[in-house]
Parts: sequence; C-alpha cells; structure tokens
Amino acid sequence: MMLLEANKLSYVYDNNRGLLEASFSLQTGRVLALVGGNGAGKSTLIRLLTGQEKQKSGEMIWHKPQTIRYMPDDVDFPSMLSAIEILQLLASFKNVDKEEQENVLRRVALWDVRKQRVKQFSKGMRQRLNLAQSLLGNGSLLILDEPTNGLDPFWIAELKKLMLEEKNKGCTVIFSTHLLAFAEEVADDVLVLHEGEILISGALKEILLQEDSPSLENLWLKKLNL
Ligand SMILES: Nc1ncnc2c1ncn2[C@@H]1O[C@H](COP(=O)(O)OP(=O)(O)OP(=O)(O)O)[C@@H](O)[C@H]1O
Repeated sequence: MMLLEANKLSYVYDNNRGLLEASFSLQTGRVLALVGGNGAGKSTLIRLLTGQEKQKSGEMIWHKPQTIRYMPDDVDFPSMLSAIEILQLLASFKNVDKEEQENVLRRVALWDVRKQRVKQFSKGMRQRLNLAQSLLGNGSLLILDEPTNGLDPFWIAELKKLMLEEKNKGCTVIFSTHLLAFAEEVADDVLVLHEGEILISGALKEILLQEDSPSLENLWLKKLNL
C-alpha cells in the first residue's frame, strides 16, 4: 500500500545547497535506506519527513496519517539526569507505561546503568539511549538519522535486528547511513542522494540486478565515476 509520494520536493538553503526536486515513493512496511556522501541531502530530507522543516517547493503526499518515532543524529540529553529519568520524561509525552520503558532499556542493555547520570555515559551508550527513546510507543513510521553513529559492531548488528523487528511488526522504517553494507543488509528500498539530487531510487535487489552490480558500494562508486 502506498504510504508516501514526494514530487519535486525541494529545500534549498541560501547557499543553493540542500535538497533539489526529489521525487520518490514509498510503500508501507518497507525499510528505506537514505544513502549518499557528506552533504548529499540526507538530513535535509529527514527534516522534511519529520516535519521539522517545510519544503520550499514540491509536495509530499502522505496516503495515511503517520505517527512518527524519531531518532535524531545529534541528541543532547540533559547530562545531569539518569537514563531512566530521561526515558520516563520522554515516555510521558508518548503515554508509554513503565513496563515498556523497562523493556526498552533492557533491549538496549542500559538496564544495569539506568540510574547513572548520562554525563557518565560513553558515546555509544548515549546513542543506545537515543535508540531506546525512538523505540518507545507505537508509531507506524520509524525514522532513524545515522543510527549506527558511535555504535560498535555488536550494537550495529543488534540495531539491525531491532529495525527488522519493527518491520516485522508492520512498521515502515526510514534511516540514513554512510555504511553501504549495512544499508544493503537491512533495506528493501534505497534512495541514493548526491549533491541534493536523487541518483538512484527503488527496490534495492532489483536495482542491483538491473545495473549488474554485486553490491550497493560497487553501484555507488560506478554512478559517481569513482
Ligand atoms: N543550515 C544550513 N545552511 C546552509 N546550508 C546547509 C544547511 N544545512 C545543510 N546545508 C547544506 O545542504 C547540503 C545538504 O546537507 P545535509 O545536511 O542534508 O547532508 P547530509 O547528506 O545529511 O550530509 P552528512 O552525511 O554530512 O550528514 C550540504 O551542501 C550542506 O552544506
């Protein structure tokens, strides 16, 4: 079932960079990877999808109203609060009960340190707390901005499992990443951005077959003539 259609979606900053006339569509229950190099436009697109910014031109048609759960890329938690206090605070906005808060903390292995101040957390632990808060609630669309940032290989593998669990519950997942192999392992669909424009978009397996490319990395390098 169609979830979203973007038609010539643009958000251009004063320096003429940003996202330029992006057109794509997304079906419900799919996992979409937004990939591309630094400055390609991934975060700009995520800001439009999450409603943090409004496009300057073009349109975004949601075929079904969505409750969005969101993992930002640079979260600054109040460092004097503990992990459980932060989660309780965020859970109160989403009407999530205590049991679910506890489950989520266990899922990201922060249960034992839940009473520690976030100030004492490593980068990866803060990122796992960020992941935990995004998993709270029942939003039908989960948007993750660079979720692998700061995670070690074990947690990258766990993240993959968590994302696929959400997909299996019927949730649509959109995430951005620089890790092309990770994108290939998790995503059904891919949107490759380059300098604000869409270079490749569609079902990943079909694209690789059509382009006769062994991997997304190979295809990306080929398209950029690198
Ligand atoms: N606030 C801003 N003002 C001016 N230009 C901006 C602003 N934010 C982003 N840009 C420009 O828009 C383009 C797209 O940036 P964006 O942050 O969306 O890229 P990205 O794909 O998320 O990059 P990265 O992988 O480095 O996080 C870049 O050229 C960037 O310089």
